[in-house]
Amino acid sequence: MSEGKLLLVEDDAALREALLDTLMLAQYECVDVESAEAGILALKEHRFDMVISDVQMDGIGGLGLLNHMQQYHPKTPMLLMTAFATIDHAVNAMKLGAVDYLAKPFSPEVLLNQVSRYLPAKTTADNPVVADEKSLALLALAQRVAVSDASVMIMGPSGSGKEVLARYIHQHSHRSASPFVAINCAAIPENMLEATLFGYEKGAFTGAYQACPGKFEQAQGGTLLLDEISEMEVGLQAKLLRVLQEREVERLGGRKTIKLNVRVLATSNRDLKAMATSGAFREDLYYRINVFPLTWPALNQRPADILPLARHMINRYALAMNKTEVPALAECAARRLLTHRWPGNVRELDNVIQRALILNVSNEITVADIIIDSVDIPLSAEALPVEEDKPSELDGLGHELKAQEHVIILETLTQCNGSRKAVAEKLGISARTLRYKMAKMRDAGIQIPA
Ligand SMILES: Nc1ncnc2c1ncn2[C@@H]1O[C@H](COP(=O)(O)OP(=O)(O)OP(=O)(O)O)[C@@H](O)[C@H]1O
Repeated sequence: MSEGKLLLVEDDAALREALLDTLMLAQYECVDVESAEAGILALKEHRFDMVISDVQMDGIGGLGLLNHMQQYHPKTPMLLMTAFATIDHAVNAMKLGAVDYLAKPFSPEVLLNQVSRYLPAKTTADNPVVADEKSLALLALAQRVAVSDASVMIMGPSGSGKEVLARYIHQHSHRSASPFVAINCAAIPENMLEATLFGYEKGAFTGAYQACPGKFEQAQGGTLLLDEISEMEVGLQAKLLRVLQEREVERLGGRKTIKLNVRVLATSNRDLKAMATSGAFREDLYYRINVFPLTWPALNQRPADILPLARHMINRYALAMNKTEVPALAECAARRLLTHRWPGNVRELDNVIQRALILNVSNEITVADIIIDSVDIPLSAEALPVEEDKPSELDGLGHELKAQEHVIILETLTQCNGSRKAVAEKLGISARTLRYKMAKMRDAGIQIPA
């Protein structure tokens, strides 16, 4: 995070704190105040990229603040929060220049999705961008684990962000000023891994022309990430266990023991517990490193992360490609991203966005710029198997439209904070039809928010 960029104005202290937690976990830096008047003072002291404000407050309230913004900061987007009953006011406020409104109560992901439209999360290097409730909960847990000195095992499918989470834990630990050293156990030839981890003295083996400290020593005082630890051969696992137990290391060919003060994190995209049970991974080492397990779900299990991540990447790569303007993400492109299954998780999304920016020549990324090359069935096409589709039940929708239908239902559910009644009304279908469609979606494995 860099400077203060977001001003939060809310008079309800408990809600303000909850919103602040959500925004800060998503890497936004915020200043929070309890009234519109205090907001005006804060605007004099800091430069903000966005203001989020409640409408109903004592004093001049959110609309008074909007008025002030229009006069003195007309380019700064302002998002209003209002009780459902007073939405009419908010809609009028939008005519006065507010960019959007949120009807209370709203879920954290709805807030983050709105904010990311106007203010992509500013992250230092590799800080995780999150908006889905599952990811927010994981990050909150990671923050709490970070301050302990426990060994952490990070699991999750390939490309889900395990290394990003490991760096996050390091950055939030008391070791953050010391080194973070990562070693990919799968990428280093087996016969070199031991020397790379523990270091060696001159002449320890052919080619050891000079002494070299190992990764453990390099991480002294800080954190060592053993990436893809499942790929380490069993003999070396025993040596690693000894180092972790004794908290000291001996370089290959050396006689001196070096005391270690290193926190160890490990990642795996395989089921390490099953490997430990079958003997492919040492059980004692498994329990040593698995003091605190954290798991990233696959990207398709946390769909609310997709668009904020995409917008963050668009921002990042547009800057890196020296584009004069950061293109917006068109609705059709957003839908395409939401209907893909993402077998390659965040890494695949990252590639798709890079490609889109290379292709894009306008100020908007459209579905034509979204080239997905993984052999994959789109989420919603699979969700509605052709043989089960009875024309009468499908309202005559064509294939492409059918694929969109689930996205629309999911989006509307989020907008209506899960109220089935409101969704049916908004979509102009009966509650019974909505129930039927949602049952079909559930059968097809689509998670429907409660
Ligand atoms: N939440 C996130 N926010 C921003 N970028 C992310 C996030 N998660 C992943 N990435 C990006 O996606 C890519 C893959 O992430 P990372 O290398 O951490 O995944 P991984 O699970 O460790 O992958 P592997 O299992 O293949 O080692 C990286 O470019 C990373 O910066």
